[in-house]
Amino acid sequence: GLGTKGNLRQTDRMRFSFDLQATDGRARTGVISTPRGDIRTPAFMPVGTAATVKAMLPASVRQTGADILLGNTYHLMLRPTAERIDRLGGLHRFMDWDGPILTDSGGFQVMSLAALRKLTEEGVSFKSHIDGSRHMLTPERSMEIQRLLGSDIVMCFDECPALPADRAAIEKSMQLSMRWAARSKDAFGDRPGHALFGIQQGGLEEDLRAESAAALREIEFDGYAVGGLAVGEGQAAMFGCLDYAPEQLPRDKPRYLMGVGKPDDIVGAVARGIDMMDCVLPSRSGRTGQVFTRRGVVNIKNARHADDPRPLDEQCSCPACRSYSRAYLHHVFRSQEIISSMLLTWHNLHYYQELMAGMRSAIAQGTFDQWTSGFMAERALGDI
Ligand SMILES: CNc1nc2c(CC[C@H]3O[C@@H](OC)[C@H](O)[C@@H]3OC)c3nc(N)[nH]c(=O)c3cc2[nH]1
Ligand SMILES: [Zn+2]
Repeated sequence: GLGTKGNLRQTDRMRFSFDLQATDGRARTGVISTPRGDIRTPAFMPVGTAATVKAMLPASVRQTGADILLGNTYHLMLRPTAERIDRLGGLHRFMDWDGPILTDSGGFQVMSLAALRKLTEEGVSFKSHIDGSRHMLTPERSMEIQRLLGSDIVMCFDECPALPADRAAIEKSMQLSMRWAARSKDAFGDRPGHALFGIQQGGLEEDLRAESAAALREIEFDGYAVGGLAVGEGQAAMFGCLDYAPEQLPRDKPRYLMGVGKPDDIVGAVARGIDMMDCVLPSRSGRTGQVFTRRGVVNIKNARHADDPRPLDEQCSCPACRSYSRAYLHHVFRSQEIISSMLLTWHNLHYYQELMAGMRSAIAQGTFDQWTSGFMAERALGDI
C-alpha cells in the first residue's frame, strides 16, 4: 500500500506472495514471501509431525538449509491438543521455530492412522490411535485447529483416496473434497499474512484432475497442492499424472506435491513444474540407517562399513561427514546409540537441501537439463 516507508514495510510483513523468478522448461524457481520469512523454491519441507523434526534441534534444521517445516493437525489435535498449544503461545513458540510452518489438515492421517472412522458429508469421526478417545474432523474444525496452532500455510480439509480405486470412487471422493475445499475457504476467513492452499484430487484421471483444478480456481487459493499421489501408485504412474496435473493449476501460485519423496521422485517432480514437497523419508530413514548420498543409498547397517575410515560422502559438509567415519556411524547404529539418529537424520536432511539448492541455481541459470544428467550419472557410479 501507499503511505510512508514504515507502512510499506508493515504491509510487506503482513503479505503472503509468490515471486516466480525463472523457469527452465517446465521447472520453476522463485521465492514465497511470508511474514515469518522467505521460502526459496523449489523447496523441500522437513516433516515435524508432533512439533519436532525427530532427532533434530530447530537450529540444526535451519542449518541444513530448510526455510519451512511441517506440522500435522491430526497428531497435534490428539496430543497435546491445539487449545493447549494456543494457550502456550502457538506452535512456533512451542517448538522454538520462528520460520514459516505449514500444517496438513488431518484428512490424510485420519484415513491412514485412526481407528473406527466414519465418513459423512459433515466430516470424519474417529477414535484416537493414542487413547481411543472419539474425535470429529470437519473443514471448519480443521481450520480452527490450524488457526490455534498459528501455522502460516494452512491446508484445506480433504479426503485422499487410497489407490488403486475405481474411477467412480475417485470421482465421488474428489467432489466431496471440492465441497470441503469451499467450506474450508469460508471457515478460514480473511487472515492477512496467512495462506490457505487448496488440494487437487482426482486420482490418475486427467479429466477429473482438470475438474478439480477448475473447482479450486473458482474458490481461489493462495497456493495449490497436487494431492492424492504418493499413495502406492508407483513412480511411473505418479510422473504420468505430473505430466499434466501441475499445469492445470494456476501458474502464478505455488504448487505443492504432498508426501514426495525419494531424491529421484523429487527431481522428476521439479522437472514437471512442482515448487514445494514434503516427505518423512529423509528423517525416517535417518533412524533406520538408510543414508542418501550423491551416489545413491548407503545402508550403514551393512557389515562392509565396519572398518571403513571414509566419510559417508567426502564432499558433504554436514557434521556426520565432517567428523565421522562410516565405521563409527556403523558402530553407533548397530549399538542403537541416540547419536546415530541425530547424525544420519542431519546428513539426510542436509543432502535433500543440497539437492534443492542445486536445482534452484540450475533452473536460474537455464542449465537444469545438464544438472539432471549429472544427478543421474552420479547415481550410476555405484561403489558407495
Ligand atoms: C506420503 N504420501 C502422501 N502423503 C500425503 C498427504 C499427507 C502429507 C502429510 O503427512 C505427513 O507425513 C506423513 C507430513 O507431515 C505431511 O504434512 C503436510 C496428503 N495430505 C492431504 N491433506 N491430502 C493428500 O492428498 C495427501 C497425499 C499424500 N500422499
Ligand atoms: Zn553428510
